[in-house]
Amino acid sequence: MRVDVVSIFPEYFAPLDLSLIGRARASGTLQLAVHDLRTWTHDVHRTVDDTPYGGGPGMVMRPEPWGEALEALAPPGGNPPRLLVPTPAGAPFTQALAHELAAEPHLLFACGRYEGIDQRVLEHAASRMPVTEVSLGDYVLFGGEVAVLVILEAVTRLLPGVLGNVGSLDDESHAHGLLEAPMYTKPAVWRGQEVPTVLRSGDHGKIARWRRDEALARTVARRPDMIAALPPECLDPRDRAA
Ligand SMILES: OB(O)c1ccc2cc[nH]c2c1
Repeated sequence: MRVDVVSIFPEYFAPLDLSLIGRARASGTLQLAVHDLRTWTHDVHRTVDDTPYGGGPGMVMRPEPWGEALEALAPPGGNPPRLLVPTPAGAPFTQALAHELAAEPHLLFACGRYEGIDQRVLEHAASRMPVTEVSLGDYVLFGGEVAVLVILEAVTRLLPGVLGNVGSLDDESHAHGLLEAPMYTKPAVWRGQEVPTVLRSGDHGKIARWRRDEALARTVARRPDMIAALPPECLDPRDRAA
């Protein structure tokens, strides 16, 4: 997978040289390039923002540098990337979207700052490539960079060969519409607290059932919205009686 990121703070992405993402880059699974938006400015002050039409606080990112940047990184006529634009006004970023993005050959991330990017940039880009405005949640950051780091980690870990233990993806939170069950390791008793006996029984059927019940109970308690979204067939008949 090829990933291009455009930002006025490229140094935000230094952490992408570390750990599993760093290894994915070294192995060639992930080809990542970070670009400074100011590369596509032509004035002595390398200006990327201006005052908003209609008034209001703050500044808006000018369309010209963005237009040139997106044309340089997604040249007309080539196979277009999918453009991802983090914004508080975007669609929710979910594990399902992470899986969708992990199947894309080329992702292009546009990191907004200030009050955001002139909307015409996204509208013009949409005439040439798929554009997804995406939000991490109902809160507001200083800009898109942190959101891109989160999205890139969620997507990269789904790429073949990145996670050493592929099984880790099977029962993690959101893998099957539920939160994951609690996990334990040695010692069997720690500060007077004992690991649930069933997990030390060796009965894999009972263990699987316990984990399923715990996952369901956690999800009901913490994320009832996820329960409402579960397809009926996901709920065991015994659970329906609950
Ligand atoms: O919260 B966010 O995901 C986010 C994304 C982009 C911009 C641009 C200016 N503030 C932003 C916030």
